Amino acid sequence: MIEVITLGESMAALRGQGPMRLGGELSLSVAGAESNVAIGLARLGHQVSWIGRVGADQPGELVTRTLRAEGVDVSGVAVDADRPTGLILFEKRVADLIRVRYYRTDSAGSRLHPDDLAGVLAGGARLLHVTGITPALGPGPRAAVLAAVEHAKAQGWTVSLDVNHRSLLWPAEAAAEVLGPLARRADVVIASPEELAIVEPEGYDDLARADHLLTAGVAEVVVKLGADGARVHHAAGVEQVESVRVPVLDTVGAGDAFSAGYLSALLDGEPTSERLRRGSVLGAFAVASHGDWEGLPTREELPLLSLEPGTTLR
Ligand SMILES: Nc1ncnc2c1ncn2[C@@H]1O[C@H](COP(=O)(O)OP(=O)(O)OP(=O)(O)O)[C@@H](O)[C@H]1O
Ligand SMILES: O=C(O)C(=O)C[C@H](O)[C@H](O)CO
Repeated sequence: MIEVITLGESMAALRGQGPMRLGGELSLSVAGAESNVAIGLARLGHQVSWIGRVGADQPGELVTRTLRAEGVDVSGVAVDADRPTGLILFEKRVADLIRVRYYRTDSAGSRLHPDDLAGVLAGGARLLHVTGITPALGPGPRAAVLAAVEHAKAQGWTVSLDVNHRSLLWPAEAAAEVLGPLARRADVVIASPEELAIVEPEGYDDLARADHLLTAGVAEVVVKLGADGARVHHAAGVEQVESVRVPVLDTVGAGDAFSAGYLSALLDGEPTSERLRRGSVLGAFAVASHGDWEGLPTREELPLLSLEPGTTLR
């Protein structure tokens, strides 16, 4: 039985270890905020379905095959014969400064349509996870997200939204018009402080902005603070967790990893303190390993980061 449904665009991802204009080696993998969360949850043993469109091409097969191999249900993946799978380039300038370029305009993923959701939604779930990236991709993906959220609300599922503002896709003002109302339909809103100000511009600090969202019906407002940790604002007050100290290799994907950890603990019925803790453990795994999702832990591996640095397990 599927516990979590998520939807969005996943792309072929090329990663270099320096300025791309110099040439050199690139590694090929898969990236996409929602599929990163799906993989993170699947590794922790949750049943997750990812819905999206890929092209009838090798990058599309890479996306589907990777998700299937990670134990994510891909029965809702549609193949669009007329458009290519999108591409993302990650150019690492230094360890924690990465430049992103998208080649996704008019991609198969940007043609996602509400009709693509019917089969998977009909199977039921406990949680729907969406991000602010999908509505930026075009009218079809936007309508798909809104339809999925309304379906989830009508069924009484928990809805989580990671605001994930991508300024290469749309400016903050355009994002605010769509994501502000969307955030108010979510039970859990996950955002950086800057993204919180996009979905709730009124208020002089995070506390005031989070309070407005709680008053509007959101149950948990989670603020990610990078290496400074994360906070949750909810009816009982504010709780904070420190980040887990690790060597930083590649920061992209930390937010998705955090969301996967947070939502995993929520699905397990754990209190908010444990949701924050598991989120920060997954965020640390993400920054300490290459790639968006490759280094994320299985459930058995969750305690690994509490071992002494430099430990060899024999
Ligand atoms: N340098 C770090 N060391 C340890 N943990 C980190 C570090 N950076 C981030 N994290 C963990 O990951 C979580 C999410 O990171 P961050 O706030 O950078 O998300 P984000 O900006 O959404 O990331 P991205 O968009 O790159 O995926 C943090 O709350 C923290 O728990
Ligand atoms: O930026 C996007 O649209 C992505 O989904 C690609 C990456 O996987 C993402 O930036 C990490 O959250």
